[in-house]
Amino acid sequence: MKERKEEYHQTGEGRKELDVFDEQWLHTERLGRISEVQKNSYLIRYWEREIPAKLSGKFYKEETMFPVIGDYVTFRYNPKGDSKIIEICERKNFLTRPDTAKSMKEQPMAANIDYAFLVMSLNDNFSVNRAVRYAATVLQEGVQPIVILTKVDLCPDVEKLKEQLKEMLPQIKVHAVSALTGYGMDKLQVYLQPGNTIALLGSSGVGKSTLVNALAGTEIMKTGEIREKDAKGRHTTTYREMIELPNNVVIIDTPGMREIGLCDVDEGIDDTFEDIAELAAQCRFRDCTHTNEPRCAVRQALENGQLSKERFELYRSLHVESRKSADMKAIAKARKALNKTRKR
Ligand SMILES: Nc1nc2c(ncn2[C@@H]2O[C@H](COP(=O)(O)OP(=O)(O)OP(=O)(O)O)[C@@H](O)[C@H]2O)c(=O)[nH]1
Ligand SMILES: [Zn+2]
Repeated sequence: MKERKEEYHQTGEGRKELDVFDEQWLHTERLGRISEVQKNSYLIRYWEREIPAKLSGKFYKEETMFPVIGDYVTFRYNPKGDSKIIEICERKNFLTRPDTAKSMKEQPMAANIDYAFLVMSLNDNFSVNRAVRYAATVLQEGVQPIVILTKVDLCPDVEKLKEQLKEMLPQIKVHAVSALTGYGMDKLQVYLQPGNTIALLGSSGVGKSTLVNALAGTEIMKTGEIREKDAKGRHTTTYREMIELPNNVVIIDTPGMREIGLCDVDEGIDDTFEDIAELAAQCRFRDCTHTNEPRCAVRQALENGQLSKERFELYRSLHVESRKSADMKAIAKARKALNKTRKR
């Protein structure tokens, strides 16, 4: 499959022609990007437009995956109503909902991400444990995590907290910023190359919208607002919003998250604690539990102080959690399959 990202971000001819109607449109496949998902309705971003679209019937017939925000899709344009989504292009990667342990199935939430900004505020949201969980979750999917600590202006102890993070996550970039004063914002420019897609992860209220507005230089996202209610009094929150900055950088805001359960993310945990995984590979026994086996490289590193006890304990407990949830998931899956065969 061709590199769809390159193709999509090219601003070639043939992309501006939607103003003059032509019968041919209905037969031409175009390449766009999903910018919003609402139940069965989608918005496709195409040459600075948002085109409403529905899925073609084959999505429902074959039990395939459905588009998520950030997906490149081919579609047939319909100027008089919903356009038709034909196919999802191969995903470079995708982030899944972090609460998959509870829902027991993997739910993609955003696709084709270059960087995941793990946003935590320095005043009340800072937690090393949370940062590690975020990092393992996104590394599992092959997405590069960048920790963004917001609201520097409210924290007298920035360097100390940054140091704590560095100790636990030595190979992950950490930036402390204040969208209010502008402190540290210039350091984020390296990630904002045209065509890049950045996913924001973080609890509600940590300052994601404020950050995006500061990066965009305009009030592009609403901040700190009370959610609107629809006619039936339900809260309508437009989740997973995709925003394009003036410099062609795409930002995907994922819904606020508090608890991050880890499920089946052992590779992500190993990527987060690369050095420990490397040490473990040097143990004499392949299935070393690093408790009492002879010639254990991990215990040796712990003893000579090369590896801190806290890091190892966290590494180990996260693996236990991840395996346990994965087992639960497998059991739930098996049960479901069994029920299905019984019904037949
Ligand atoms: N002091 C200070 N306050 C900030 C900063 N950034 C954001 N805030 C405030 O924090 C509150 C929440 O900011 P938002 O940007 O709405 O947070 P959010 O992460 O987008 O929240 P959700 O939309 O609920 O996910 C607002 O009142 C902001 O004014 C900062 O750098 N310094
Ligand atoms: Zn060992």
